[in-house]
Parts: sequence; C-alpha cells; structure tokens
Amino acid sequence: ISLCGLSHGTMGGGELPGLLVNEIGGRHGILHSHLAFLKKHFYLITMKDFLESKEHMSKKVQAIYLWWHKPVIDRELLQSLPNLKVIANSGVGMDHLDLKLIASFGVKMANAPHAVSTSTADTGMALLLASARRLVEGCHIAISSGTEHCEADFLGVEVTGATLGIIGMGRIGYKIALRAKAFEMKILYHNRTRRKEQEEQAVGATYCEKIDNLLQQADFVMVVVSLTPQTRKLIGKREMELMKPTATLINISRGAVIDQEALVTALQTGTIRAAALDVTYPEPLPRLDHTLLKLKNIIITPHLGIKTDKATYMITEEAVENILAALNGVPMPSEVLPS
Ligand SMILES: O=C(O)[C@H](O)CO
Repeated sequence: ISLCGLSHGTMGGGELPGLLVNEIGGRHGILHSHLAFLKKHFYLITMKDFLESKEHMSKKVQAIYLWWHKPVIDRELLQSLPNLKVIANSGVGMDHLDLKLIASFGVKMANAPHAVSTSTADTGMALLLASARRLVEGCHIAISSGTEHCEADFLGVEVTGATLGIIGMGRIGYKIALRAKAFEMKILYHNRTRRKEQEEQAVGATYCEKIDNLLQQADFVMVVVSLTPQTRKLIGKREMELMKPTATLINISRGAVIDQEALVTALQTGTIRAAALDVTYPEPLPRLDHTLLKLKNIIITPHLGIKTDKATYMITEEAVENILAALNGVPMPSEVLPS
C-alpha cells in the first residue's frame, strides 16, 4: 500500500496521535508482529490503559483500531472520547457496528476491503474442496483407524466440471470465480448489480438475475454477501429445498445470512448433501454440543476466512492508511458511510 505521503508528522506537532486498541495479543488483540509498524505512526493505548486512567487517556485517543470486533463501540465509549476522529475495522464486514450512532458523533469509519479479498476467497475454495472430497471426515478416519484405504464407498463428489453458484459477486466473489475457473467449474452468479460483460467473460461467469435459478442449477452454492437487513436469512428452508439434493452450501460471509435451523433440518433430511461454514450464528455457537457441530455432513471452521499472516498485516496497513487520511483531513481510501 501507499500511505500517500501521510504520516503523523503532516498533522503538525511532534506527539503521535493516540490509537485505542482492545489489547495486544490474545484472542481479540492486535498481533505482536504489527506492533512496530503501528508504533511508527501512533501512541498505542490499550483498553486496560484507558480504563485505568480514563481522564488522562480519553483526550489522547484520536482513532480506534478494531481487532475482531473489539473493543465494543457503544454510546458510552463514544461519549468518553472527545477527540476521536476515526474508527478503522480489521475486515470488510461492518455489521457489528452501529454506523449511524458512530457518524452522529462526527467520527469517520473505514473497513479493509482490499486486504481481505484473496485470503477470504481462498478460504471459500478450501471449504469447497474439503467438503467435496470429505477431507475432514477422512482425516478423522486416519487418526482413529489408521491410514489404510477407507471403505470403497467412501466417495466424494467431483469438483471439475461441477457448477458453482456464487451469491454476491463483489471483490471476494470475483476472486472465487477466478479460482473456480482454474478448477474448470461452470460459474453462475447472482449480485445486486450485474458485472460488466468483459468481467463476466474473464472468469466465464453467467449472471442469474433470480437467485432461484442459481440455486436450482448449482452443485456448490457459495454465499459471499454482506449481512444487511435485506440479506438476513437470505437462504432459508425454501431456498434449500430449491437446491439439488447433491448440492453443497458454503458460507464465508456471516452466519445470519443462512437460516441455521432450516440448515440443520436440510442436512439431517438429505435436502442438500453437505454444508461448509466459516461463519455461524451466533459466534461462537453457544454450546459445544450444538447440533450443527454433531452432523457428519458439515465442516465448520471458526471464522478464519482472513487469517493468514499476509492478509492480517495488509489489513493493518489498510487501517493505518485510512486512519492517517482521516486525521490529515484527506479522502479515506475505504471510508464506510452509514446507509
Ligand atoms: O469481515 C471480514 O472481513 C471478516 O469476516 C473478518 O471479520
């Protein structure tokens, strides 16, 4: 990325702007490997520092960098930060934020759409391939019974030549299509707006104006839309019943885009063949023995779509670029406005 010549220096004054982060390390903390880069531009304040010395710290905070949706941004926090100018999110989905509330405090927001697209597309393809070839089941068999050939009828489904239906053809969806093309898949897609003809041709994708047509034809349905009031439970009982009984549903967007109860039933009754989910609703699932975790024809991963060393570093770079732009009063490359 280019930081467009921006730095804290261009803001005048020698002091680095205060950047509030949840914690350093840990489940919801920024990575140790990003510290040196962040410290070049900001004075880092963790939530612990902030809460221990609220009066002193609150004036220093000019930006917040959210890592895995933390810290939680609520009215109380916003009211306690008089100099807050910008919040940068370490990912593309902003459904965990009340954008209107944040904007009402005059605070700008940014996401990281560029940094996440390749790693998330790779996760989608990894889930597709793993589910098609029953890799997780195979791994469990190898661990519990040894690596001798498994039963003759332990069969997966072929990916080459199969039809992939992509729901949501934004940056990530398009990168999935590029990958699927290399697997010689037939590609259908549905999107609010149709892609340009050259873009469709470049990946060999056919537009389906109606989701139903895509659902009826696809062997693999990959959900890549962001979570909005319009996409909540977009794929429910009716949609699963339209799918082929041999089809696989893959979700790398947000859990709530799929009606999870309907999915459990569809998997138990053979309405669809299998599912592969990187996201669930809620996250984490409340109980270890949740029905979804017990089904044989499902793969679930713990929302690891973006989690590569390169992508996470690029996300931090994209966040810094946006924060510095906001603090310098120049256009932010990935500003998100409340709709
Ligand atoms: O939204 C994203 O980019 C990922 O799901 C991480 O939250």
